[in-house]
Amino acid sequence: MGELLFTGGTVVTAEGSYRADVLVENGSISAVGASIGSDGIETVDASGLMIMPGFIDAHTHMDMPFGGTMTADDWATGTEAAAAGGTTTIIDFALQEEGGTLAGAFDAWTEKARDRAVIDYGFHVAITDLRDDIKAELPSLAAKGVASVKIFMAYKGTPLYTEDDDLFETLQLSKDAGVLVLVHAENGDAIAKLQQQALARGDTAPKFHALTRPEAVEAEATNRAIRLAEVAGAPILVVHVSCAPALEAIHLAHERGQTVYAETCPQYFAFEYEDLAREGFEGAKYVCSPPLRDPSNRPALWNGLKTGDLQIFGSDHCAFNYEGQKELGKDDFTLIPNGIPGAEERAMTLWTLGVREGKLSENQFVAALSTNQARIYGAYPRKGTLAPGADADIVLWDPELSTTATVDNRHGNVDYTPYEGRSFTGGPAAVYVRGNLVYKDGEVVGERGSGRFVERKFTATKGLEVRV
Ligand SMILES: NC(=O)NCCC(=O)O
Ligand SMILES: [Zn+2]
Ligand SMILES: [Zn+2]
Repeated sequence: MGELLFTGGTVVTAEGSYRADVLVENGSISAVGASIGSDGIETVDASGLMIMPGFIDAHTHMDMPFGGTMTADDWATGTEAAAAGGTTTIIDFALQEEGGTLAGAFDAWTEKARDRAVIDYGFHVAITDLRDDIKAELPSLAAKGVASVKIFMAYKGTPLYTEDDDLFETLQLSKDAGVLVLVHAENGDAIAKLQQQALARGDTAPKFHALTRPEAVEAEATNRAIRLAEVAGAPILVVHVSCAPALEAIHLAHERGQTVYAETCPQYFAFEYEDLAREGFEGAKYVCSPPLRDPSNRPALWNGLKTGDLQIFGSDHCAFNYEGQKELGKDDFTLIPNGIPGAEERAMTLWTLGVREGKLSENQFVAALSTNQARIYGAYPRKGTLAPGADADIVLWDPELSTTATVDNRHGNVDYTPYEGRSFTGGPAAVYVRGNLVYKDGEVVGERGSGRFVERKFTATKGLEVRV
């Protein structure tokens, strides 16, 4: 691969914004500056556009078994949807199978991704069964380039659910193994009891998904996980924070100086509890966990993103078709597969509702979507920045691009979009992975199988130091 020069645009990084050209050589950035000579070099005119580091989505579920079915997007369609949203790397959850090993999860996910991904990728391994041999195996993950594991405190009654003793020991072991522990923080016991009681009353509709997972069960589990991490002396990351009381637990940990990272997601800004209460069974299209909340939580979440209590914005893309999949829960909300698509809409949502509304700066936008993700998950500075030496993962962002989401113009493999009819201002005009064009003007042009595995290495920074 030769040279490529991006000219005339405004470079926007987590640190600042300035007019500069960006030179790419052999898939890496080789120079960023005001006057790079263009003689004999292929140029890309970025006039009127922002040149940003490729976005990283460290929360996706591609081709994953869940709720008695498989997610609708595989690694081809799922990464195409992500690319169409400006994402150049995903970090997906490789599930340890019942009776299986961590290496087995890694190998299975490698098989799923290898010939399909159009963008780069890494894996978190979700530990579902902390047997003695798994405890012994855990330290080998770092050598495979896996810098993070996940524990589910929710979904009691499924193989994912993990008790506190195993969460605590995972925190202890991971600290020594140089691996970051991610938690899905909701109180699985309380939810299971509330669900039983709801069904016994005949409350079977989708809205009871939210009513049996109140904010306090998320706040309680968030605080419990953080305190267990404190006892273990380990860093921790709380995924998909949905509400103010859970964020409060994170904020208090930061006040104490504890290393706690935290993510929030587009669905908690774009949708709300009322969407679950839509006519008929429509609410099933909005079932995800933690559930959609009352909009009164949003000011706190915006403030968390602004101050750095929440450092990252991931999609939690976990897509199921309405027909045949969401419908599994027609008579019982507990059987609706949990999750919604959002990889394509993640950045557009944050720009439209956040940057354009004056809640975040363009630099905070890049931090939450790219730089903080790379730093926390151990891919920086290869990913997450436009500095010389970094992979040439580049988004040409059009701050005025006007689009409206419909199921027909989505790039994933889902029979509906929760964003149907939603208009965005701001979106990617073109997206490059290691200097290769993968998306332009509405069309994914990247080759399936061209994505590469990204080896990551976790180095804990104090939670407060990643504040932007
Ligand atoms: N979030 C959700 O509803 N589904 C995906 C699995 C998870 O992240 O909990
Ligand atoms: Zn989760
Ligand atoms: Zn998830």
